[in-house]
Amino acid sequence: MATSGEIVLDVEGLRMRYGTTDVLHGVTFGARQGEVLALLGPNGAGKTTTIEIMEGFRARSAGRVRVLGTDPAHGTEQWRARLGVVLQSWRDHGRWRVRELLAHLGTYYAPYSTDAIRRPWDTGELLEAVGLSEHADRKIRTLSGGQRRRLDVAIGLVGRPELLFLDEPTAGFDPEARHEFHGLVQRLADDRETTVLLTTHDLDEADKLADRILILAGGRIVADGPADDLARRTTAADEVRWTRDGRNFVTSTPGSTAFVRGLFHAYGEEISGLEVRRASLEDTYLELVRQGEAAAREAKAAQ
Ligand SMILES: Nc1ncnc2c1ncn2[C@@H]1O[C@H](COP(=O)(O)OP(=O)(O)OP(=O)(O)O)[C@@H](O)[C@H]1O
Repeated sequence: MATSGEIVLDVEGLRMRYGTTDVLHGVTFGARQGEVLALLGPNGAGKTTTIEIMEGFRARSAGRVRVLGTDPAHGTEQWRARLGVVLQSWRDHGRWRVRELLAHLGTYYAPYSTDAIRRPWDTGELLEAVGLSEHADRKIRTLSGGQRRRLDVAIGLVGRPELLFLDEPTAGFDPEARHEFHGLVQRLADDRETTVLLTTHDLDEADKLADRILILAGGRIVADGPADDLARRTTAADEVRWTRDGRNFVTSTPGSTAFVRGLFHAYGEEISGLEVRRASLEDTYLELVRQGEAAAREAKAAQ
């Protein structure tokens, strides 16, 4: 959607082995500045591993990885200051107050301020952006789970990152907090500068936020594209329901628009109660994961 063209993430043939277990077999994908990518995949697929390698927190077994033009295995402090990381949860500093902690962490980013990107993010504005203004003077250990998660997000943003990694950012959010968080990511994406890579198990969230969806299954990226394009790649069909002469009909078709046109052409005014249910991202996701895992099993058996 909002891209300026510069390649921010470049991953090719990434492999990761823990002991004797290969988790990533050859992961390849890229991202351009301003894109929002959602990395989906079943539990244990290797999403966190992939993100940790890109963050420079984990050494890879093989493959090429460039993040903001740098190999994360050799990232400098200056490089790290351009990244934002939201981990599973910030457990330390329970006695600190929210505002104090953000102001304190912000000081680490001040030396990396540039004319183009003023660092850190002003504490008051950041609290407002993540919806924590009214809790700014509370001690961290007194925050609810959802408020703590907002703080995690604020910590990831305090250095005004060019690339933001969000690992399951809305786990534990209530619907309102989730809605507000989605607005925040969309605002970040709208500025055309921040690239976002998030992992989630919430397919509606991925559909809503991401320009591109990546599905990791069987150790590989088995799908990479906008949600609508992925739906077209699978056999998942749309469901069309209608009523004619008092009888209910239902059919599955991959081309619902053409089908409905034909239906009206044939029966016109006789048709009522028309409903079209598009193949959902969930249908597509389940189908692609099944195919990806089956291919990995076959490859293993063939070895
Ligand atoms: N430090 C480690 N040592 C050994 N195995 C590990 C280690 N970290 C992760 N694994 C294994 O690697 C696989 C991928 O784990 P990872 O956490 O990357 O998956 P994930 O896709 O993020 O899963 P989830 O959706 O459950 O968070 C899992 O089978 C996990 O048990």
